Amino acid sequence: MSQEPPKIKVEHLTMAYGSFVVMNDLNFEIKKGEIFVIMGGSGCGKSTLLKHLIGLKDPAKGEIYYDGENFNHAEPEQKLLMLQKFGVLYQGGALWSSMTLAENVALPLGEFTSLSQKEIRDIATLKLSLVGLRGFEDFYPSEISGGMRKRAGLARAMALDPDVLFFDEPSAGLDPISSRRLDDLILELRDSLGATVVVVTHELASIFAIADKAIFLDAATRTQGAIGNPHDLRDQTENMAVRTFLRRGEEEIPEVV
Ligand SMILES: Nc1ncnc2c1ncn2[C@@H]1O[C@H](COP(=O)(O)OP(=O)(O)OP(=O)(O)O)[C@@H](O)[C@H]1O
Repeated sequence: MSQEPPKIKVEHLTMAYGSFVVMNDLNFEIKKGEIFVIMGGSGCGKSTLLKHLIGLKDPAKGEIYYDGENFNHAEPEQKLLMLQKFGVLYQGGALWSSMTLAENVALPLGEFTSLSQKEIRDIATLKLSLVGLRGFEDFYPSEISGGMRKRAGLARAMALDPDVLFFDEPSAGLDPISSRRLDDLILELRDSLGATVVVVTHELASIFAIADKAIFLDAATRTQGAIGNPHDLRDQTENMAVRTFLRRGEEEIPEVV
């Protein structure tokens, strides 16, 4: 019986800026529909790994596969098709301030599809309603809260019905309640759309709330510390750096659900 390849497979990935090696020999797989968290302390290489996964940076060594296909060695046309299946939510939400929320969400649809203006507007309205922003289509980013801006950014990331959604520090700058709502939304969207989700974060509450699987990038050893479900890692891993990170530096298990 043929087995479906993992959605994402990373093999012997070494990441570097010139001669400065950020991480050596990363190896992991992400299954379709999984929420995968990239975690670790400040400066360990989380954003750099995200950049490799979305094609903004090439590996110094190693390979990245999507659905069994080599991403870095794909022909340009093939690579473009692969890139169109990604939805990315950058740290600041990165909305255009001079455009309404509907116009922001419509932007990738206008660029990459041949849909009519009416169809584009309908899809923008639908995507905004999926993130709880029905009725806010004609608002400008400056007229809504930080949490709402993140959700609008998410609606835009979902405009082209991506297979894989990437989030760079989604809770950065949000208060704990908005952050929790965003976590709930990420879980809901994964369940309803079946998308695979990759999240960069160092927020413990988010890690425990959303991750099926997490990788710890260890800045001290410059390679992956451990990989697995964060609850299991917190309780069972022998790796002290991972344990300390997930226990917030304390021997007692922190009160997070
Ligand atoms: N463009 C660059 N050129 C050279 N070095 C870089 C560049 N971008 C990042 N670095 C270095 O690579 C390392 C990893 O950076 P990266 O931003 O990936 O870490 P991070 O884990 O995402 O950090 P943070 O949690 O603080 O955002 C750091 O030492 C950083 O200084």
